[in-house]
Amino acid sequence: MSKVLEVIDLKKNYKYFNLNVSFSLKIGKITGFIGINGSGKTTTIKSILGLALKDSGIIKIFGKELNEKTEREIKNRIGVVFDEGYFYENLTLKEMKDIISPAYTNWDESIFEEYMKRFNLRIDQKIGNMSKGMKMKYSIALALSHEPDLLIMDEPTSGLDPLIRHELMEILLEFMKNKNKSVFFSTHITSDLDKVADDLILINKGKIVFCENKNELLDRYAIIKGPKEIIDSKIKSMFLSLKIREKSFEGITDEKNKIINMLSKNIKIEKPTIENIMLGHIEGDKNEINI
Ligand SMILES: Nc1ncnc2c1ncn2[C@@H]1O[C@H](COP(=O)(O)OP(=O)(O)OP(=O)(O)O)[C@@H](O)[C@H]1O
Repeated sequence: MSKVLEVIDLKKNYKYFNLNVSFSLKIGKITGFIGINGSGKTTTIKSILGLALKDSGIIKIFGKELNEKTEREIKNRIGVVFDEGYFYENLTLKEMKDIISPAYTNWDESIFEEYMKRFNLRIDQKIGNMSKGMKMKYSIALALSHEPDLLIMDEPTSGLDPLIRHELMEILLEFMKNKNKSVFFSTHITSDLDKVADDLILINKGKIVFCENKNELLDRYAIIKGPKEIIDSKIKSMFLSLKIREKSFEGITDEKNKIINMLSKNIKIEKPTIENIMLGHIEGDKNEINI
């Protein structure tokens, strides 16, 4: 089995939002789950974990559907980190850990203690007195202390300073040294994924836009700039989003090679970032922009 997670036709309807997604995650890979605010990342993750009741669809984790029989076995193999820690603010780190750890048959107290030392966290400190970064580190210590095979993180880096975000990326890479581990990491801060992600899934308005290897994706897309007069309707249709200025244009395309062949002269080709690609798809939804 090469898939750690399979999501098939997952549907979840809220009054003003409909989620309808299918995708899978490969074992041994870090998959970034990207999308702007409100695109459906948290709803997807909560549905996968059974924290939000899905309307329909099949979710297989480690090849099995989550139900009463499989729940303990599957949850023993998953570590979860949420943006908003689901902790009681008036408890100490030890008291909260004592509530969470019995849920895992393979909880390893020595791993937890190691992380507490590494992160400079005091076990007798109250959760409510910790900074956002400290809470995230505590969350990671809890998520990794039962040696999960799949780490699911929902916006773990939002609101954190670059140093702590860098530390988190290091921890992920360390975790991935074991080839059987996998990470599913949702974020709208795409720069965090530049270094660590193997695969990327873009969600927009509750639908998957792409699910692809990061390097292949970055290779296929390009930012193209040039003089306005060489743009015609055929070329226009090959851009995801296009900004047309008085004399020039700038656009992002996933048909780099075709455009280069058609417009060999006078154009400048630049490598896009993950953020450029994400915004290209989202702005593309809103037609071309004339500046
Ligand atoms: N319990 C709920 N009841 C009604 N609507 C909801 C509920 N939870 C989420 N939504 C709506 O579903 C949409 C998707 O929200 P979701 O939190 O999944 O997005 P997200 O991509 O995680 O966004 P963010 O990056 O801001 O966390 C939003 O429009 C939100 O208002």
